[in-house]
Amino acid sequence: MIQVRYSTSPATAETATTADLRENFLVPDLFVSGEVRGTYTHDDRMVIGGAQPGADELDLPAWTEVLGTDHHLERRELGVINVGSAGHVVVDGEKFELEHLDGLYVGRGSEVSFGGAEAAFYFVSAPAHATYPTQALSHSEVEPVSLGSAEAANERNLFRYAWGQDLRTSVLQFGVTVVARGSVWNTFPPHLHDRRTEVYCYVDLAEDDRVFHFLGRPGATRHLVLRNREAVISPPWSIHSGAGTGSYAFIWAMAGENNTYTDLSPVALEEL
Ligand SMILES: O=C(O)C(=O)C[C@H](O)C(=O)CO
Repeated sequence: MIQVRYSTSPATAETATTADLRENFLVPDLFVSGEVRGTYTHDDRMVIGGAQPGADELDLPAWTEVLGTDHHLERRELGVINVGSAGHVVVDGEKFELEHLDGLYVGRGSEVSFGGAEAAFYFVSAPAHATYPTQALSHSEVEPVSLGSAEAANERNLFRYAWGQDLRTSVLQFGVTVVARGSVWNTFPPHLHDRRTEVYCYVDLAEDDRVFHFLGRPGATRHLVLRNREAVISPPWSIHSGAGTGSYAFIWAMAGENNTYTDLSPVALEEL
């Protein structure tokens, strides 16, 4: 099952009702046992998906009616992160075992399937102009970048899996940020990157916790309330930042004009 989201203008967000905001930017219900679900956004043509295999192995769907190709990765590359318990991803017959928060980059042209009774795979694909090697990304082997401070309630570790450096990709960047216990804020102070779309998927929240996710142009922010394993689309004109009511992590993924992680503009707090 795949849904389609069209691009939105900044003015849309400024005047939208809560229901409109949720319809345009929120990606809920990605994880259903025995299914692969996806949302295609016209913003940089990213596909945001969830695969929860349950008892059977599941193939990454072609979704030909939306992507217009016979195979999902015919003209795309893929980033996968396991947000559930241990599972595996098979790429062109090769099996990769993924623990919780382990990732996998899959290059253009490959066939992919997902397995693991308790696993839940979050994935993002984006158009690719070249084919780069598939690579497993073990969470425990990625050196995190420490950001923020306990005093500012924004202490967190940024695990960069694909960020335009060692691992080569066409346009896709992705990783995991884990917010420290006692801190609530992510990506604060915020920033913009006019040449890329970003998608966040909040994970590891308790059932009754929520994240207040901020979006919009700096001087006209709005918010969405997200629960565990829900994703949110951040168009190039929007800040993307959140505050949680309990501990959480989130998967961030970007695609666009380049894959230069530092091609971003910080937003001063007085601009909000
Ligand atoms: O906590 C953070 O700060 C992030 O995770 C930042 C994201 O990587 C991001 O927004 C990149 O544009």
